[in-house]
Amino acid sequence: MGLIKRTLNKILELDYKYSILPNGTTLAVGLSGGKDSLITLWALNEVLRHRKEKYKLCAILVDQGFPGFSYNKIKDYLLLNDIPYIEKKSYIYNSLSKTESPCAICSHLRRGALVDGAKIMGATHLALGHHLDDLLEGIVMTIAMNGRPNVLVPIKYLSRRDIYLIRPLLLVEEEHIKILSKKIQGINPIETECPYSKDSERIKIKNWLHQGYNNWEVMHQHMASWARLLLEEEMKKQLNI
Ligand SMILES: Nc1ncnc2c1ncn2[C@@H]1O[C@H](COP(=O)(O)OP(=O)(O)OP(=O)(O)O)[C@@H](O)[C@H]1O
Repeated sequence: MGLIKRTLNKILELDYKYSILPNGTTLAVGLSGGKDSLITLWALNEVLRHRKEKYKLCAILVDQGFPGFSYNKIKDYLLLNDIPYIEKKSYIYNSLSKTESPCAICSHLRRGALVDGAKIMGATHLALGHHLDDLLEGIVMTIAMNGRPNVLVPIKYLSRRDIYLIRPLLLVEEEHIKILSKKIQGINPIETECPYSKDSERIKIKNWLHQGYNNWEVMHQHMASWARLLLEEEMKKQLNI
């Protein structure tokens, strides 16, 4: 089976198991301009355009104020593909130098801006571009830091804001997203140069895991099966079953 079909099937699997894309959904995709969120938007568009039910798809762009960053290329792509969007200016970057944990603060403020944008667009669901390797790295990192895993889930209801957070690519390998982002016409990711992300704990865990994957051929596959079990357990807790 080709990579495109395999990727779309993984989204359908999550929808079949956890109803991440119910009929009539207005979906807002958090679009950073990076490969993961661009492929999320593209893949959702592919899945939904084959369905008979009505769906609406839009994008939320959060300008975090990184020096030299511009969404212009992304806006051209959205206009060309007839996808409505909203740009939220949050200028998070300026406040980061005053804090000891810039990544945590950034992610918190960005999430708020994303949900605000999604609500303005009338979205019932906000999609993020997290993938299988984010799931693995998150599990290992939280075990290392806190002694217990924090597991990303494919769908979560945020009751305070009355919106569902979904992660359609959660079963898709990052390597496959990289290939798709080069293969699919019109997708031109922009790289965000965040000065804080270079020596983040996240990057250290990612590099360490990659050393392991290079040494042991089956390690990634075994870790992925284990992560899937944790994900299923987490979803059972969430659904009270
Ligand atoms: N500035 C932003 N504007 C809108 N959505 C964002 C922004 N930054 C991150 N997101 C959303 O949050 C997800 C996870 O953020 P993270 O910083 O981990 O991105 P990433 O793994 O580098 O993904 P990408 O390749 O899409 O940038 C992204 O995939 C995207 O859906």
